[in-house]
Amino acid sequence: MFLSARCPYRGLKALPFGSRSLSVQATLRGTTPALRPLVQYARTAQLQAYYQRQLSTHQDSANSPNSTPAKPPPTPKRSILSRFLPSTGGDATKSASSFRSIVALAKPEKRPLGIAIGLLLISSSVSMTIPLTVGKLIDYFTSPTPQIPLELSIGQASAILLAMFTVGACANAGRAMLMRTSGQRIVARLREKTYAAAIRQEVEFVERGEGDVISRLSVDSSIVGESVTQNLSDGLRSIIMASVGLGAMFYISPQLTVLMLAVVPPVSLGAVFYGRYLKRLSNKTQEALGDMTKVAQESLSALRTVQAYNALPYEQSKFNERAQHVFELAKKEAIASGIFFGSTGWSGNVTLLALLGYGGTLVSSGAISVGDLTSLLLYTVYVGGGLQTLTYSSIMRGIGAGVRIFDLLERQPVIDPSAGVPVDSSRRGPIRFESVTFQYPSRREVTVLKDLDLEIKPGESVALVGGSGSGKSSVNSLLLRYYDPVKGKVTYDGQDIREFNPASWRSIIGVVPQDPVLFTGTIASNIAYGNDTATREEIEYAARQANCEFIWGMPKGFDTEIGRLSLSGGQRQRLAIARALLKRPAILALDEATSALDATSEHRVNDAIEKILQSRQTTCLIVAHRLSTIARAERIIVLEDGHITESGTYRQLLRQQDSRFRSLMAAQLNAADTDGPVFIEKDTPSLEDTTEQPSESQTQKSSDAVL
Ligand SMILES: Nc1ncnc2c1ncn2[C@@H]1O[C@H](COP(=O)(O)OP(=O)(O)OP(=O)(O)O)[C@@H](O)[C@H]1O
Repeated sequence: MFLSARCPYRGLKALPFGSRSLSVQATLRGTTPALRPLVQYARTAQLQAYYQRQLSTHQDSANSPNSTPAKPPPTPKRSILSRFLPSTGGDATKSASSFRSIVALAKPEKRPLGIAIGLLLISSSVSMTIPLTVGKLIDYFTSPTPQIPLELSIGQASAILLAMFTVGACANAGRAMLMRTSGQRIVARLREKTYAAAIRQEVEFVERGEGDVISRLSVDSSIVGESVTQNLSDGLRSIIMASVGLGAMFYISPQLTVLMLAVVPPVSLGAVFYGRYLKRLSNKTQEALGDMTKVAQESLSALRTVQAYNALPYEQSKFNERAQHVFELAKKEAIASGIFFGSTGWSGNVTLLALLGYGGTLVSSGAISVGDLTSLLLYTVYVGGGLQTLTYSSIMRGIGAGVRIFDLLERQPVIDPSAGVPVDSSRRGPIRFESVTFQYPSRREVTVLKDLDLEIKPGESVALVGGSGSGKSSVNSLLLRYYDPVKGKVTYDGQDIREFNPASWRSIIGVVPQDPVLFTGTIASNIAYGNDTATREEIEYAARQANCEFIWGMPKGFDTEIGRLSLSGGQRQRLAIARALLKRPAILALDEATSALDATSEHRVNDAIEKILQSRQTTCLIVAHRLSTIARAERIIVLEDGHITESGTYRQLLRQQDSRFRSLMAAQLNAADTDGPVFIEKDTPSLEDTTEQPSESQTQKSSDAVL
């Protein structure tokens, strides 16, 4: 029933919200010597929280030697708010900064919110005349000498009241519309910002907590938006109602008003505990929702696999478990809110009863009229009801959701997409991996690359081969700066690639990943993905280079709409090659680009790759499994357990009797002998004959070998 602002230090009394809280704030602002140790404590807690954050960021970016050094801690602002917010240390600082950020969000909406507040003042003022009017009406009808103020007739008084109520209703409608639209604009802006912050994070961060990011985008942002506008609107109305109502009540009967105020301390205390509990619960609920979204997303995006393995019951039970967890938390919230609202309602009703009893004796003694008592009771209901809509808890909920959003908004990505110098797209130079050691941040215990040294000259093509898990794709990931090495460096033309702006660096690299991703849209828009300026001619040329002849066979050609999986694996890969070629990249990173192609497609794609390799304008790093692709590279690097064990041309490596490469090829040829499809590849030398032209049957086997 009453809103309370909590004191910063446990054990200090809770105070009622409303006009009185202003004096409380003033007292705290001029901190007395007795309170100074507590203020000092709060400041230390803020600093501790700061260093804790810096430490975790530092640990996160341990593999990023060029990451900008942490700035010195800012002097924490001692806002009145941080003193009132729950919990101690970093949590309080976070909550205060979340509150400030929430308020800052409302700044661009100053105009509509200002008008809405004006309308709110009008509608609340009208509402607050009702108890007084009802009281006067009762006195008018019960009095033997009825009188209407200002000598008005009953008709005139009724007309004035009707006009006032109409103005009040219109003002209320306008307020609701303006508040809601402003709220939704804030939510939209917040979502855009959150998405922008999420998408600029390093891949590892987003891939690990995809569901969590989505829940921040959807649920948390609407809670925050709601808390900005709804709480602002309700809060102002409550303040007006409480102050006007209490003023009127004191005017009617100071004794009865003091009696009514006796209920404030216990309700305030309840509100503080309930608010703190709800904030913790709200955080947990958002995390649980994120977890649930992640499970749903994972299974729905892999529905083919789920259905193929008849894993529906398994996925269903996994999802149900998460949904139940969300429900359990919601149940706790429901129980807490039931207890809180039940007890505040009870206290309110008991207060009314007491008011009625004591007020009745005052009426009998003639101290107040029946109308005054009625007005007083109605004001109590209005004030109580008004304050109940803006509970401490709803602010806490908004702050809880805000902390999660602003955590993400303020997070500095380990690989900052806006840092670094741009790379000249015409610049050519060798790529060097210099003593590179690498571990994935999520699995620090496994060293994937160990002191790796590798040089690729400009225009050279290098095929990386090796057993599964030997670290081939990781080399590509480091080249693309999805990650940075833990030790050593990757350089381009003698310059550490960490000095380059990541976006600019990636713009000179064409990528064909293991499993190319298509986006909803036309074939043309998919080839021109990330390349807004590409003309139709350039798109068609790239498609021709990548042997995407299937496009011309489609009824709408390049304007055919495609979904994520509406093309065959081979078609997807050729489209991805066209996408990469359209960039005219200085570096081409192919990751098993031909693994999903059938014999004919592979041959055609290899033709396209061959053209690129022969032009020697693009440096190519190919993670290759197919012998036919490997053989086309100028140099082959064999990677084993994060080390380079062999390096040489295809023929050199095959000639070495005991080479690892030879055994890898032999193993694959044996596999191809027994179960692989056979096709003809004319220019691939075989294991048996590496000096002369291979026979057709030999190349049939070898070209199909897949590592
Ligand atoms: N995102 C990741 N997080 C943690 N560990 C990873 C991640 N990606 C790969 N690994 C691990 O790193 C090691 C090397 O993986 P990588 O993908 O580079 O091997 P690969 O040689 O390309 O294998 P394959 O030929 O099977 O694709 C493996 O042990 C793998 O489990």
